Amino acid sequence: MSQSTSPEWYKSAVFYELSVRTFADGNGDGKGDFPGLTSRLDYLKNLGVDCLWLLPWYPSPLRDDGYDVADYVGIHPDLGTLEDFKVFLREAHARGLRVIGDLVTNHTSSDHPWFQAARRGPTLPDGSPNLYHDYYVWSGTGQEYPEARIIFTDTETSNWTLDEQTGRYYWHRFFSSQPDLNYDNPAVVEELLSAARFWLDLGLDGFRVDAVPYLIEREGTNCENLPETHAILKTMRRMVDQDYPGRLLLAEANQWPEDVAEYYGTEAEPEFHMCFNFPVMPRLYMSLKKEDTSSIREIMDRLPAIPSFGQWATFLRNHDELTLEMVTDEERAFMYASYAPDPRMRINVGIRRRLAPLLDNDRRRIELLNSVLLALPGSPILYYGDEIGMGDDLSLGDRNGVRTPMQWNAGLSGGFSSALPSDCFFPPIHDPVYGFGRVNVQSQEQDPSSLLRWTARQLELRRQHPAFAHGDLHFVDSDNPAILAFTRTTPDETLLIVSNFAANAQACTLDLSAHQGRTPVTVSGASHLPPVADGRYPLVMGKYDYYWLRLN
Ligand SMILES: OC[C@H]1O[C@H](O[C@H]2O[C@H](CO)[C@@H](O)[C@H](O)[C@H]2O)[C@H](O)[C@@H](O)[C@@H]1O
Ligand SMILES: [Ca+2]
Repeated sequence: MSQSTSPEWYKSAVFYELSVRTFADGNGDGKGDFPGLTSRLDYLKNLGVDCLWLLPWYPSPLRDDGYDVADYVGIHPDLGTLEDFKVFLREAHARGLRVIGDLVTNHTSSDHPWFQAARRGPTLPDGSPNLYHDYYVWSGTGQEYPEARIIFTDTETSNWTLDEQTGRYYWHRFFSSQPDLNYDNPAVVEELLSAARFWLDLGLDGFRVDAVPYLIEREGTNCENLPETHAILKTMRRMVDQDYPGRLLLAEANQWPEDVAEYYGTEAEPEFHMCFNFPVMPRLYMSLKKEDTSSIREIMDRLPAIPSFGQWATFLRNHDELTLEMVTDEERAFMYASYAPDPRMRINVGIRRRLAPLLDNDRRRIELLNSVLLALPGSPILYYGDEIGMGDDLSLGDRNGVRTPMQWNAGLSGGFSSALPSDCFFPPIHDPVYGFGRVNVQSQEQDPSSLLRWTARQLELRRQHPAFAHGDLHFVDSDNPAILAFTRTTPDETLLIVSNFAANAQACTLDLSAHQGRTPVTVSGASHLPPVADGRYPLVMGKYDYYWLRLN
């Protein structure tokens, strides 16, 4: 099956994020692996996604679920062998699916041989310089860069930790088990580029690049988004453009619109092809509880123009907490009160819950947010299990509650593994509402009205109308803040998306004066609405209703 050959394939792709460790276990040891994932590729193909984003698969002590890398050019032994990876990639490509990995640039694990070597101090016993010491960021006092915030606020009290062996402090923006690499050292840049090359040479289609704002530290700044950081990332892009054209770099920069847009670079000096739209994500949830969508429009209007090669990555949930870094203090308090009533649901600056439980397992709200996700500008990224409405497990620590095994069927361990649930890497969810006995792929495949079948249909409709991927965005004025309306326009078609974020039926009048004389028809072609006569278009919508319309 052929893939899109356009170098800008990512602009029309739907992405699917998954963890190999929790997706499917091929050898029955209770841990997901590449052979297991390979055996489930037909499922992903049939769902209608185009590109898989795999969470870190590298050897790691797993103190941050693999974001603590101990070897950039290996496979964690639990997940299989390099040969298993190659087979997986070949089989994915054979089905027309692309695959991107996760490049953890900012830091390594403290178990990484580089850090272990660095701990021998700046000078080796024979008096020669220890080149690895300079791979990391050290201090004699641990007092530098006081303006840099702490990101993992629930665990860390400082970005410096004393290394007993050297008697010096090392810098870390995340867990103390994740020492930051020193990007002022050109050897470090070379190491990371060479690691990226290793996977790109095997045919990988690109990377989501982790935690990019924090590469460089400078006194007197908050050590985020510095020009020197951008310069390094542009070097990475130059390598990709020169040697791997058509591969993708996607930036994880959890920043305000003006700062995140900088990660695209410019037409002349490009940086990333895609960046996550972190700012819009919490506002989708906030709009539901407030029954007021103005914050969505405001934040989308605030996104700066991006270079022609650029595309946003939109998402509702991922493997981390629902981050509340890109909201005001007042909005954060509102979000916690609305979506995290139990203190166990809160972690760091966010909420550690999955999509379905966040939305009270309300099918209408789940459909509504997904329909907006698929219609907003950007390439949507679905998080594994959300397409069947999986739940979370608050008894698991850190963010692991949203990383439980994929629920394939009602059998032992939900079809994830032939091992007993107690022997699985994380226990499969088995509660009466979200457990695998009730929520699983097999039963939803057989049920035409399931969330899974709905999701596949929406992806198919999205594919049939390229304006969802490529159309210009124009918000349509609505006299009812609960109703969000916008158009997506290409030279060939105009789509009108109308969504009711309220828990009750709502009436509104849309300003469609730019579209007088046209007739809104549902994108499936099934129903015609009254034509747009004088431009003022009255509409009544049921609770959490959404319309995907084409203006004929
Ligand atoms: O590798 C360290 C972490 O990097 C990513 O973190 C991001 O997630 C944080 C919340 O969990 C977020 O606040 C921060 O802005 C991000 O950089 C990665 O997605 C994490 O899983 C990982 O722990
Ligand atoms: Ca296994």
